[in-house]
Amino acid sequence: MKTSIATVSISGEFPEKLAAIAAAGFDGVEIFENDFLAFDGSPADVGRMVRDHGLEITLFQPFRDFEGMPEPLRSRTFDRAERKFDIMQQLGTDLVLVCSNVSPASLGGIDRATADFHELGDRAAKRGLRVGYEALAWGRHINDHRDAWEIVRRADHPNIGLILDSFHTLSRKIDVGSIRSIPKDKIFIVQMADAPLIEMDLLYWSRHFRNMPGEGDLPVREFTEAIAATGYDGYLSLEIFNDQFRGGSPKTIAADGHRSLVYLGDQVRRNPDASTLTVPEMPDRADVKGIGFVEFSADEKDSENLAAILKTLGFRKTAVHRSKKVAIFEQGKIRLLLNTDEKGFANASFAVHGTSAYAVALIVDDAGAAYARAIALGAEPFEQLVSQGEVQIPAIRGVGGGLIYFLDEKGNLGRFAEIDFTPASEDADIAAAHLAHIDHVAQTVAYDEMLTWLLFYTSIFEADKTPMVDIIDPSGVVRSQVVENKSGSLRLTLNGAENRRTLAGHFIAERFGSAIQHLAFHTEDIFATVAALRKNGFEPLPISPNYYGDIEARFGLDPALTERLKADNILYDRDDQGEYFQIYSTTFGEGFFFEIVQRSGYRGYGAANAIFRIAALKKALRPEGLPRL
Ligand SMILES: O=C(O)c1ccc(O)c(O)c1
Ligand SMILES: [Mg+2]
Repeated sequence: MKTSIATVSISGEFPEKLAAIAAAGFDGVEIFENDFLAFDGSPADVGRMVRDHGLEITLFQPFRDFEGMPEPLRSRTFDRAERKFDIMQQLGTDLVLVCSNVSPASLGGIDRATADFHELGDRAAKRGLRVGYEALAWGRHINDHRDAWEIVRRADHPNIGLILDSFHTLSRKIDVGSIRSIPKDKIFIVQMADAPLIEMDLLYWSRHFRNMPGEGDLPVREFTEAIAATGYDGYLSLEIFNDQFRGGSPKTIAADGHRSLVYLGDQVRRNPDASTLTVPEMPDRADVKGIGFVEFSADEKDSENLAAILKTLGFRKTAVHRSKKVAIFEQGKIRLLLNTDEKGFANASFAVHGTSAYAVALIVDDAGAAYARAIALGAEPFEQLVSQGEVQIPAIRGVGGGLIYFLDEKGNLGRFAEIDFTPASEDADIAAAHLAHIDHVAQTVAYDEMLTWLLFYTSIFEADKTPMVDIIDPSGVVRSQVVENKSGSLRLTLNGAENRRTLAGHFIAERFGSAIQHLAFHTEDIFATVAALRKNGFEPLPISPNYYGDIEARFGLDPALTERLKADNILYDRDDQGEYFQIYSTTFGEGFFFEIVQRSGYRGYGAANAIFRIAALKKALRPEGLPRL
């Protein structure tokens, strides 16, 4: 398997696109005619630029409205084709994509189309060129790859082949089993795209909402398995029409694209039925068993304030680092690290972002294997500064510039806290608040980065994404999607902010980038927790009293329970599996906060309560309201 991407998938000017595509590790590039027409250089210049980047031109496209034309249009389409052939020879590519005719002037009839392709094949053969036929999902007569294949089969010409495009096949829910019997030599190239499931016109869906394999909801893996079952082992070429990507960062979109194909190849490789695809081996997706620690970077003053809040939450300082200014606060299985060191990445992160939860350690079966997989998928490695005898924890840079550490229970990694830290036993007077483990880590990201984060997490970790949920903030909508594993030992919520007047948008604008905005701790007994928090002087987020009348009516709650919830500012939700209780802290800094939850079977995250707690959090952050920018 080789990787390619169409120039239309990336934003920027032509040279910028090529540089990003090459840097991301692709082998080839599809030249979209409009990108080429908008560029000043000659076709030969373009060909040279592509090859100078170490890339191959996989094809030139699209050639439209070719087959089935009545005369005199028919003669004209052949003249047009000859002109394109001239350009292809100067570019240095031998393959052109002909997409099925959408013209009202075109005539149907499989024999007519077959004859047209046979003649085109003869003309292409004279120049040593090849023609691939693709069925557009909205083609006038041909809109199904099975019909396109029938025409190619009947044309029976070595220079005429089929081009399959996952979007056109999957958007029409065409059985991918029909691909398996196509001879691999007749598949000239395979184009790949995913898309979110949205009910809309096929053409509009295709031109605006395609995304990278794994970012959407189409069964792209099954499609690729069918391709691999033919024995095809050529290019998988991304062709992504997406409004957001057109305005995005060329580097990020290209890197996401390459990651999506490597991940797709890895999934298909694991199916013995489809193992003809040659793809690099890598360890399995890492199964996350829990959160090893969350590390904050802070200066002395913020660190004191944060430590004071942690104490009200029932955390005790249990250890200090031997050589760095780092302290561990613990409760149950939760470990929070406070880093105020003046050197190293934590300090650099503090200088840019201020106090923040900038690193997360994930406990996996084999940290080395998880790290190797992340690197194979294009993650950036990170090495922390360590002194002699201290533990080097394998780490990568997260999408937003934070860090992800990999811990396992083997050897020194399992004992890093004993090796690098000395015990401290302060805070004996603090009442333990029954917080057992981290329920979820909530990251706030810019909306247009969400797909990048989702692909990053789901490709590296054994986890899946849930459908997108709209969270209503009084000043706008925040889109929320969760990455979680089956057991619930990994739960990451991603909140994508579109404007900076929402609580989430304000947070990332003020701290200059995406980050963890809140941590949710799990308790088995919310009322016992509340009692301990009260003893410790915890300040809960005040919830509007009006909320409680509504939930009492909505869920048919016992009024005595409603009174209890109201007295303690506890939010409530329920699904068909169980109940959910939530308490929030007020905000720290520019909108960071803590949450405590009790979930019994419940699978969600209290989305229905979000509007109430966001309004309350915003009031706590700035009683006068966030500035209108
Ligand atoms: O939207 C289009 O017209 C179009 C053109 C060429 C393709 O390969 C394709 O998949 C779609
Ligand atoms: Mg296509």
